[in-house]
Amino acid sequence: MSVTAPELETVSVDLGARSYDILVGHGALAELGPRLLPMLKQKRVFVLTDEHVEAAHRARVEAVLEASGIRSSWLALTPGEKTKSFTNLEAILDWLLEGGADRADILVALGGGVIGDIAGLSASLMKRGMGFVQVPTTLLAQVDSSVGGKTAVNSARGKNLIGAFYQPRLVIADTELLATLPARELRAGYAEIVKYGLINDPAFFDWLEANGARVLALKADAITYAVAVSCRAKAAIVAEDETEKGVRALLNLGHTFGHALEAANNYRPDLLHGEAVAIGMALAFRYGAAEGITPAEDAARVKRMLESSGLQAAIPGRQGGAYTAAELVRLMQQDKKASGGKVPLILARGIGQAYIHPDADLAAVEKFLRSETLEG
Ligand SMILES: NC(=O)c1ccc[n+]([C@@H]2O[C@H](COP(=O)([O-])OP(=O)(O)OC[C@H]3O[C@@H](n4cnc5c(N)ncnc54)[C@H](O)[C@@H]3O)[C@@H](O)[C@H]2O)c1
Ligand SMILES: O=C(O)C(=O)C[C@@H](O)[C@H](O)[C@H](O)COP(=O)(O)O
Ligand SMILES: [Zn+2]
Repeated sequence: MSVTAPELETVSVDLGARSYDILVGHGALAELGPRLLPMLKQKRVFVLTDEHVEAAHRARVEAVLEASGIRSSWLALTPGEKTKSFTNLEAILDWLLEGGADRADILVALGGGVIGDIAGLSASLMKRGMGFVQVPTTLLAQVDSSVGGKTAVNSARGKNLIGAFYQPRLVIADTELLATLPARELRAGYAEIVKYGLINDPAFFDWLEANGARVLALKADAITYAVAVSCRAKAAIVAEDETEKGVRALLNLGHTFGHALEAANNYRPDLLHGEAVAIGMALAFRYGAAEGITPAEDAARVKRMLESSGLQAAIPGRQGGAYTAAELVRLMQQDKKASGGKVPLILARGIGQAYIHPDADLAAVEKFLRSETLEG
């Protein structure tokens, strides 16, 4: 790994007093210590991670911090979606209190979206708010979860139901850290990259059709470009609508279906968030086609893109029995966008033309899902 940060892209998230930079590129981690120093009253940080990331990257991160004279206290959680729980939230807060953390301290989230989401929520609650910095180590976290300040834990009743909007002070997306990421996790993150093309950037979708394999192979130019374009797309939407009163809901494309699948699967590791989102996006396009909103050829193109990247585009089987349309629709009604009995759905008039449909026809959705779950 390089010691100094070479060619880095900087993406700004413009939120007034809560604005921050996202540094993207190979070797960005070298900037962590120098960027933290002006934020700190005491030269120490708390680092939350998981056991896989600790094994792969703790030594390097500690060295980077020590080079700037910053001491670090570490907590490594069990990897996986089930870690985003109320129980772990309490354990993190206890660890911070035990370590004497105060509001001027910084909690560094070193890991994927699971660690970033629970770290952010912990930081928001700790003495009503301590500093928070994201060092995303999965592709999904670099292109999506580390940006925009959505923090959460899950409930058996639904995904991310307990959370807060709480922005990080800095994001360091070092694409070199992705070298140790399993291929399946890379593909899951790629689904959220495809999402930006589908929302409002058809040229990016075209680019992904031509260059997706190079992104997944972590070719330096392709991965840096894909992460930077994704962060810029997300930053623009978040700057316009930080707390999802309107346009931010577009970032939820594929998620109303996807989150229902994750919850119905009890957050088991055989269906990752990005995998569920890929299926959810394919469903949103096919449902749109069934309703005469989305051109059928665009729905077919989305399916091709996902499948050629090694992602699934149809509802899979499930341990203990197939998903049913009725249970998925029941879970969709728990979606945080739902209100007053109306469930908004993100649909598309074509690739790059997503829009917010304010009130899904749940009977039509259930009928559609019955055909997708092979219930007839
Ligand atoms: N807040 C948001 O805006 C937002 C956006 C998208 C997703 N999310 C959330 O993010 C979560 C999914 O995040 P994820 O896909 O990053 O999953 P994850 O955090 O579970 O990480 C995936 C796996 O990769 C391992 N890992 C992480 N970095 C590694 C590395 N560099 N080398 C080797 N192994 C590594 C982890 O230990 C874990 O096993 C979900 O809970 C989802 O709801 C949040
Ligand atoms: O940042 C957003 O806004 C998103 O919707 C990004 C999603 O990829 C992400 O999975 C998010 O956590 C979903 O938000 P939720 O509010 O539906 O839980
Ligand atoms: Zn997501």
